[in-house]
Amino acid sequence: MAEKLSATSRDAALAKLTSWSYDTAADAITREFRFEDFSAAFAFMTRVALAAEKAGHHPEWFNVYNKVRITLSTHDAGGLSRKDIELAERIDALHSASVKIAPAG
Ligand SMILES: C[C@H](O)[C@H](O)[C@H]1CNC2=NC(N)=NC(=O)C2=N1
Repeated sequence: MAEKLSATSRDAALAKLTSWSYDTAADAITREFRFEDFSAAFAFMTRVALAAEKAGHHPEWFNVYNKVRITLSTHDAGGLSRKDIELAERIDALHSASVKIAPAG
C-alpha cells in the first residue's frame, strides 16, 4: 500500500505539477479539463480509466458535457501518495496527446 508523502516530498512533487491545485484540508490535488464536446471528454476519461485500472489507483471525478474535473488522493493512506503523483503525470501526458480538433483549411 502506498504511504502518505512527507511534506517535503509532497512539496517537491507539487512544484512540478503546475496544472494541478493542491487542497490542503483534503490533502488532494485537482485539475479541470475542457474539451471540444462530450465525445472528446469521454474519450479522455476512457484513457484515464484504463491507466487508472492498470495502476490500481483510481480518480474521483466529475463530468458534465465537455468538462472533466479530476481529484486525486489515496484513500487508504488518508492523503497524497506517490501513486497520486504518478497518476497525475500520466493524466497530463494523456491530455497532451488527446485529439485536438485541427483548424479547417
Ligand atoms: C485494493 C486496492 O488496490 C485499493 O483499494 C486501491 C484501489 N484504488 C485506489 N484509489 C485511490 N485513489 N485511493 C486508494 O486508496 C485506492 N486503493
